[in-house]
Amino acid sequence: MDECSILGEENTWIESAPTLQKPLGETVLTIKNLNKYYKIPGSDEIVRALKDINLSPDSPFYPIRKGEFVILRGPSGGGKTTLLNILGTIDSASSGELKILGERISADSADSYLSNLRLRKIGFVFQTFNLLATMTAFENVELPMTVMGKLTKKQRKEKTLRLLRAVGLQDRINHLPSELSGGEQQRVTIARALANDPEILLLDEPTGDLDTLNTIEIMDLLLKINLEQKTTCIMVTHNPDVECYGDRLLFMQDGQFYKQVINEVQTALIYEDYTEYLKAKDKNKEIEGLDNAEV
Ligand SMILES: Nc1ncnc2c1ncn2[C@@H]1O[C@H](COP(=O)(O)OP(=O)(O)OP(=O)(O)O)[C@@H](O)[C@H]1O
Repeated sequence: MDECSILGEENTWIESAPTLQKPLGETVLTIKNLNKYYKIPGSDEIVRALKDINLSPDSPFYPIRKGEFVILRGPSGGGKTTLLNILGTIDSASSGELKILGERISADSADSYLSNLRLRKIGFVFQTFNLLATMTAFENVELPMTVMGKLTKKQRKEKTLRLLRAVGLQDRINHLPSELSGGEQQRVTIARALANDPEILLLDEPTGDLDTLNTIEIMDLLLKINLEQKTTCIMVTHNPDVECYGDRLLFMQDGQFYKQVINEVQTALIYEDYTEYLKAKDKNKEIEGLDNAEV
């Protein structure tokens, strides 16, 4: 058996499925029969974006536990972002049950309750960095702490500097987003997402706009956070090459999970090896192109 176990198309367990070598904590996320419908304005059309999704003890797709790094994969339109937004409580499900860190979320949960849960427990990182353009890196990272209102100015300053150091930006604290590279902006976003010590980090294509080196650096940073702080990470990506960073890969299509892969051990990419691999892949594509042209 190789490093991964695959839950096949028929949704049955493979008996010899390996277990994770990494110890995980308590359950942080359970989903039961979750559905999401979008009504298209001005027409009778309804899009069913999520179809009876489960991450529950009685499903092959089991709940997410503290410290787990879950990667959501699958074709465009499969429902990944819809699911991530519902998990982050920035969108609500049409029906079904969602339990985050022991708190039950339903369509009628009050906005104030949800925004409080988001601020205290959940960090977001998106592909587009969503930094406030007129604020420096320092001010962007400090903002969630100011909103939370728990720390003194001095404590906020110390924590902001610690976070910026942790993401390697100690020399860029007074830079505006426009004065930072894409990779640096994404580091600021990650530092900001960590400001209130979230238990869950939700990441939507965090490396989508980055080059190879920055992709690896951001993924290494996320792995470090996941391993050292036991922050649960749930990440959407279209890049199959970063699958090795996850503990579990959940594949979605047509609004459902259809495959689950367990990585026994998380692995980081090595820049030199990865660029060699990409070069070889490009060369193979060129050769295939020539072969096809000759036929
Ligand atoms: N606001 C919306 N109104 C109507 N339909 C929507 C809306 N948002 C998403 N959808 C539809 O829901 C389905 C799932 O979309 P979603 O964005 O979740 O997929 P995805 O897997 O994240 O795709 P991608 O990989 O391209 O980002 C798609 O058919 C999409 O067209």
